[in-house]
Amino acid sequence: MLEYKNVTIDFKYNTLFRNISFDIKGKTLILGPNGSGKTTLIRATCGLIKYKGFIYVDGLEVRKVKNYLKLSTNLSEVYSIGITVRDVAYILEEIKGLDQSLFNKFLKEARIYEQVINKPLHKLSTGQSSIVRLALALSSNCKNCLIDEPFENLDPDRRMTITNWIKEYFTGGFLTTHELDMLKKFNDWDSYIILNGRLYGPIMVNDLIEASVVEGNISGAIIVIDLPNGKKISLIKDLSKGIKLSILGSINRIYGVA
Ligand SMILES: Nc1ncnc2c1ncn2[C@@H]1O[C@H](COP(=O)(O)OP(=O)(O)OP(=O)(O)O)[C@@H](O)[C@H]1O
Repeated sequence: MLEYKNVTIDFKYNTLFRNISFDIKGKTLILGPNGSGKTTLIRATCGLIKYKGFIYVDGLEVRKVKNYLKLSTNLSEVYSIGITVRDVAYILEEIKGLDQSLFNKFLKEARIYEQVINKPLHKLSTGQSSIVRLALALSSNCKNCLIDEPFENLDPDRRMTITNWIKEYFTGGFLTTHELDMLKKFNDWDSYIILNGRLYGPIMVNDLIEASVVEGNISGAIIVIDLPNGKKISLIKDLSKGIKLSILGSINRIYGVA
């Protein structure tokens, strides 16, 4: 369970989120264009960057806890130690109860075990690193998993493989993506759309799959989103109007609707 209360994240020259509040109760997709703040949200939840307001993981405020074991992520900075993948897995087994046999099964299923197991993470290819970090996060025996853009840099076959892992082993938390093609795979999850410093939702993924995007503030819309250009777009449950959201391919294209 993740709770965000009046969270503001400022950088030197800009404010990314201003006073946002939302909860993540079950399995949730966070859909956002490039640069919308998906990774920053995970960093803040892991206590890696400063924020104002409060972030609670299972009721514990992130700034007040150190080494909370029921949280895992695929962010590379968490695994930047210069030891081999095998050693990272052993350390996580000691401190978090990582399931070695599940982790090894993941790597073998992705057909990368031999290539990666004795190398440090920073020596792996982008795709290999992405698979290893996801496998570490999913086998770490955690209630709250924060997975950032897991489908990037993977061929279709491995995308299918990791989608099956996530469906089976992701116990709760959120997964970020900009890829709307993935919606149908997670149709029983909740979702938020993150755009322009705000989170819109929660919305059942099933409702997003059946939603169209139309310009303007439409009464009865599932959500109305403010675009950076000052215009508004609405997600409505009427596929005879506008553009079907799920065929946009990437949520980056939502900017082009209005
Ligand atoms: N330390 C920082 N200092 C200044 N700006 C930052 C910092 N970290 C992130 N940003 C800015 O915050 C915005 C959100 O970045 P973030 O990486 O969280 O987005 P994202 O949704 O994960 O994007 P992508 O999918 O491209 O990785 C970007 O404009 C980024 O340049």
